[in-house]
Amino acid sequence: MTGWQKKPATALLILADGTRLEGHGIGAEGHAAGEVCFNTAMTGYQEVLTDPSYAGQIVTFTFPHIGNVGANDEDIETVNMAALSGVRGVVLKADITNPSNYRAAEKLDAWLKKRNIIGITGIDTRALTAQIREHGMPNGVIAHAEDGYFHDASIMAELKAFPGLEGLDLAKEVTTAQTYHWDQTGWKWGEGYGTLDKPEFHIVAIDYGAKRNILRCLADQGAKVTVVPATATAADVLSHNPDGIFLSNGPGDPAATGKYAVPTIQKLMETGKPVFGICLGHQLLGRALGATTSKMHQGHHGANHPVKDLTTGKVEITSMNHGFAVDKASLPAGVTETHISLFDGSNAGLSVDGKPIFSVQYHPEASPGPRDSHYLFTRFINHVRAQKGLETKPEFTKA
Ligand SMILES: NC(=O)CC[C@H](N)C(=O)O
Repeated sequence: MTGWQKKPATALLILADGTRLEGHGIGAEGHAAGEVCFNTAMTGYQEVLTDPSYAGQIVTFTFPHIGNVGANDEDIETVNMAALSGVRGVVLKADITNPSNYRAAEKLDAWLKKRNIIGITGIDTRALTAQIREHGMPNGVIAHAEDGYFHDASIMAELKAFPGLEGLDLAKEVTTAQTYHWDQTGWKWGEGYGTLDKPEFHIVAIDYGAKRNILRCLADQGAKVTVVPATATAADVLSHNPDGIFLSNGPGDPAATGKYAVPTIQKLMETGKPVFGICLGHQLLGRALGATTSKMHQGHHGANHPVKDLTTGKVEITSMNHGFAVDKASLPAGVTETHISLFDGSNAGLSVDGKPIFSVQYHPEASPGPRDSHYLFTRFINHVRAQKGLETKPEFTKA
């Protein structure tokens, strides 16, 4: 036995406070700057890595064995494939092992390369996570060097050039360039994804970086979805004659995207049509109602976040991915806080009194995560049903 041999470093992670962590390069070669956050989900790494809300961010997984079920071309949340929108980089503890799953089409390393995601393994992600909890989410750079010679000065220059997420409108980078229609439903065991035969409702979704499974969840409710770009005006949205309006998740600072999104949402609210927002959509709706948003310390990124529904007293285990939050104290009269995070009490949902307008900070579509909150899609479509004089359905949570 010669014992464990340390492999030479081929990648580096440098943080804004000067922390310098050596590891091994995976995925696409090169370098990437972004804000470093940690995600505590134990499964669903492909969905995390392709969630457009992660644009401008480097994700550290707290779960050490990422890649062990391989990768495929189905579990992808990016709709706008051309933009390859999603994380800038990924930080892992263990080396990627050979995949073991019947759905695996390739090794995660090759998949990352194909999607132009730069990664590093061999990092003490436990220590890095503790550091982020203590000091907040730092800007960082992952840089590869096959020969192990790192040019620290140019890496630091790249780090300094990254402006940080505050004040950044990233929705315009990941949104669809063109309006399109969506009718794919959710995945059924042994059948894959279906297609909606007879749409009963028409929802217009404003795409700030929409996740695919949100569109599927809306289609599951019987809705044909028309997806419009983030910069669509109220007139553009209304030209499609929607029964309801959906505000999607997305990356970046809601204050920046709000500059063009807020006036649109305000005009749309005047129509009296049902409005539902998720994550960035929630933050933008909050701002459109007059609330403020601010940057969080460590953010919420994981698939086991407890949320309390203040209207029923029930607790849901939810999927979360956000680094900004609606300031609850700023919610104006006539707007009710409907949900809170049980981790830190921060705002997790709102509704407009007496109107079919509501939103949540978390992810009822999961992907990855539990399905406790699927009932919110039924709640939204029930508002649509009520306006059309149709009978509403029981709020239903998929097992
Ligand atoms: N998932 C999202 O929509 C994220 C919203 C926003 N970019 C944030 O970080 O808070």
